[in-house]
Amino acid sequence: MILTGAEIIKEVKEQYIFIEPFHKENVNPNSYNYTLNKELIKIYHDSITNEIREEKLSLTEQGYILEPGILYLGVTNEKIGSSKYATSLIGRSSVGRLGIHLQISANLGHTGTYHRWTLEIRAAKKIRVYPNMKIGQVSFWCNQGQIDLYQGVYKEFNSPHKAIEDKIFSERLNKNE
Ligand SMILES: O=c1ccn([C@H]2C[C@H](O)[C@@H](COP(=O)(O)OP(=O)(O)OP(=O)(O)O)O2)c(=O)[nH]1
Repeated sequence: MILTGAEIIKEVKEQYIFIEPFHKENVNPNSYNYTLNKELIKIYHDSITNEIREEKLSLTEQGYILEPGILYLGVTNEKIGSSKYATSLIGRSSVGRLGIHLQISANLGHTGTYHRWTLEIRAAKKIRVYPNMKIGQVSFWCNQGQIDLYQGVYKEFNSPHKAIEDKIFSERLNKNE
């Protein structure tokens, strides 16, 4: 079962879903719109040295033109996760129509993870993106069965509110509700 917008709001209030920062106007009938952070990593093939290179970019208000054939690693401004639901990170139809992919293949967020999401961005054609634009959406799904803790690379997360969030989050997780 997928959560409705009203249920997402309720579960954020109850602290079973964490979205930080959270703005009610970003809630959709079955999802929440996340925004693009200004930091991007451009991964490209350097044809002179024949090497794969990484370049750190910081988007300004003027935006930045994505080029086709290049992988950009972006990140959401929002820290998103849940101790109760599985999360799925998808694009928005309006952004998809502009030719922007936000995923290479994996859209699943495990229950028990809470972090800024990595976006694997590709452009089908040249397209300008802006920092803080509403670029995609996340939805939340009910689990069936025992929840085993995720042990992957996002296990350690960073947050200015880390101590408090850690506490609430692990309490919720331990209750396994
Ligand atoms: O586009 C994505 C897809 C997933 N995730 C995060 C959420 C998820 O909970 C975690 C792990 O996803 P997955 O199990 O697919 O990755 P893995 O390669 O199997 O393990 P890991 O990356 O944790 O080592 O990665 C993102 O940030 N962005």
